[in-house]
Amino acid sequence: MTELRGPVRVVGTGLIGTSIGLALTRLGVVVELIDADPDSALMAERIGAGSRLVQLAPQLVVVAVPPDHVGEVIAEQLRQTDAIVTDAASVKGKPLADAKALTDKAADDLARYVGSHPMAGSERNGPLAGRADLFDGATWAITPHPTSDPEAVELVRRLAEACGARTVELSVADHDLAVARVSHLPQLMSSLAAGTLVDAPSAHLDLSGQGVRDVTRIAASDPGLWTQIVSANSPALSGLLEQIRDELDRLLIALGKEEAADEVTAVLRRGVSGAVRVPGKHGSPHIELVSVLVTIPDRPGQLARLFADAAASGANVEDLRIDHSPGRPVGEVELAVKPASVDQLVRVLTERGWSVHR
Ligand SMILES: NC(=O)C1=CN([C@@H]2O[C@H](COP(=O)(O)OP(=O)(O)OC[C@H]3O[C@@H](n4cnc5c(N)ncnc54)[C@H](O)[C@@H]3O)[C@@H](O)[C@H]2O)C=CC1
Ligand SMILES: O=C(O)C(=O)Cc1ccc(O)cc1
Repeated sequence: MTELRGPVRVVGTGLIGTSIGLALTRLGVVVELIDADPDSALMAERIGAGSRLVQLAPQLVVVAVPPDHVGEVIAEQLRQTDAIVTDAASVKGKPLADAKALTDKAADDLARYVGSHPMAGSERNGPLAGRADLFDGATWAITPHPTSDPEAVELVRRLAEACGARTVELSVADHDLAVARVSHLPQLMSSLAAGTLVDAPSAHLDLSGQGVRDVTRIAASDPGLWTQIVSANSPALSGLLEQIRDELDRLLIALGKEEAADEVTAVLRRGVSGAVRVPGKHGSPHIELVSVLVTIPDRPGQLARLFADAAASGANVEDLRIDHSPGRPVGEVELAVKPASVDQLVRVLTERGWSVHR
């Protein structure tokens, strides 16, 4: 059996590399930290993600640098070490092709390389955004190529599990199509929607509610990193963007005409059907939840009181959203619970003085 013993060398100590370092260090695995930017490696070391000086040769190298540089760093690490090498890049085809082009004894050396991709992150970057629990309960894709050594695949699986993730194995091409759908297209749609707000008068922005916050959250992501991700995955993304363009064209042609309502309804209905297919928390299949809306005074301690009262009803809060409307002395908390818990939750909260609606 292939055990993850370490040392693990992390190249690129930004958000992802530092989070991997923190997760492994908490298990006692020795982690070596390398970054092209000495301040980044120093910062990662200071927050406990590993050490910049490790004498022992690595068992595993994790390349967590931006996608444009992943292929060259993989090839370099295969050349410099006897270790198994993986990477965390958000796209898998281009790094593999780049590494192949730069590896001399291609088949031999590349057997020690297996791509992977933790499906967790944030719109922040750099070592200070790193967290030991970033991957807890997340999905981590493992993407062997045809000449990957099965032992290398197993070790990368151990890495993902050690970081608290559950693994899914798929081919490089399948992975890139999947992330185009569930990650790269949503990023572009979020950026496009947020872009229309740049010149909006502040009086318009004052009307913002949770919907626009939800849709624009990931628009805050690093443009430098995402330019590389989108460019590297352009073949898979192009097909999806064409599909959206065709639907927008149909919508634009219909708007203002009699058939507009049908076209709008069709777009919205398709959206409902797609949204329910997004898996729920902990990677479990989508579960039917009911929302209960509670008005909450904007004062310290109110959330704690609400949670205590919700717990007293016996309901498990499956999801939570807080809406602070600008300039209002109250906020609104949306508690999502299983249908069986709703009546009891509403009854207990109402009895305890909360203003509740469904
Ligand atoms: N940001 C996210 O939410 C996620 C990112 N990823 C992938 O993880 C990788 C890293 O992303 P982040 O940690 O967000 O980026 P980041 O910007 O936080 O960190 C990248 C680090 O790599 C270093 N670096 C750049 N070129 C280097 C080189 N040639 N050698 C050594 N170090 C180098 C930079 O100095 C920086 O410290 C990317 O490939 C990205 O696609 C994967 C999952 C989620
Ligand atoms: O912030 C979010 O919701 C994300 O989905 C983060 C993310 C960004 C890039 C990836 O390659 C994987 C995950």
